[in-house]
Amino acid sequence: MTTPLLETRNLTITFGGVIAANDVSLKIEAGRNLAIIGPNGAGKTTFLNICTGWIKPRKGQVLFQGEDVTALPPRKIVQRGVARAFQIPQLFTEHTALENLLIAAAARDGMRNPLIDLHDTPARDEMLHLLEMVNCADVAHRLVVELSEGQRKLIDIAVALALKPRLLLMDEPTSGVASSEKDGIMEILITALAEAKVTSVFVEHDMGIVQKYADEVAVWNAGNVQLRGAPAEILEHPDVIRDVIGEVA
Ligand SMILES: Nc1ncnc2c1ncn2[C@@H]1O[C@H](COP(=O)(O)OP(=O)(O)OP(=O)(O)O)[C@@H](O)[C@H]1O
Repeated sequence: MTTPLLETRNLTITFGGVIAANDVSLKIEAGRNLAIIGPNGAGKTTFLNICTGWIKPRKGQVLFQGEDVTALPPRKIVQRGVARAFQIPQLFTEHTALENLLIAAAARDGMRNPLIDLHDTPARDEMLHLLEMVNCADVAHRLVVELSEGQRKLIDIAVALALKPRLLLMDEPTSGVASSEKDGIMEILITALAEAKVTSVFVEHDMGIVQKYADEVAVWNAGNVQLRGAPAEILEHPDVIRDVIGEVA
């Protein structure tokens, strides 16, 4: 049997009286994009936060490629190959798109000299290629503050890819983007991840996006996985229609 890319065992955490993770055990296989859906407050973001080391569980384990990473700080988990993208892109808005990637590459390569010329580093071509992969080569030299939200989302993904992850965890990759742009952004994103051989887990509230881009769906409820399966099967499940999609079954 092959080792899962990511495995969690009995993850549990409470905030006051709220059980945000309630004995969560699941396995994520390489090469299968998993969407996480569920009602507000179900614990979806908490799950991503635990897997990336931002929150430590009261109980349970996170294994990445078979290694127990539960106790590691977030930066060590990134070094192992787990990257994260947030609902709001985490970029240096007064720098250009390319500089944002060069800064990520410098951090990845352990370059700590603040006087170094970022544009004169071996990673420059690689970073330009990443911008091409997310269809943003034409804005490489523009300040991030001048770009659209959709472009910022894509550059944020390129920054994550600069860290050479094997797994990318994303919180609502298309939130804040006009609905007419969502599909285009997901197409670019999923294609770039496939080219970079990165598996994704993404929290998503837009069921059209889930249907089209997820290989598998996990439904969160009250801090645990309630259901898991293929998008077509999960999105037609009466419990999902009632609790997540919000229509009367
Ligand atoms: N740091 C925290 N301190 C206190 N309570 C928290 C903290 N993080 C999460 N919670 C609570 O834990 C529960 C799960 O939150 P979480 O953000 O994981 O849910 P979610 O499924 O991602 O929700 P949404 O879809 O609204 O983003 C919520 O009741 C939330 O208020």
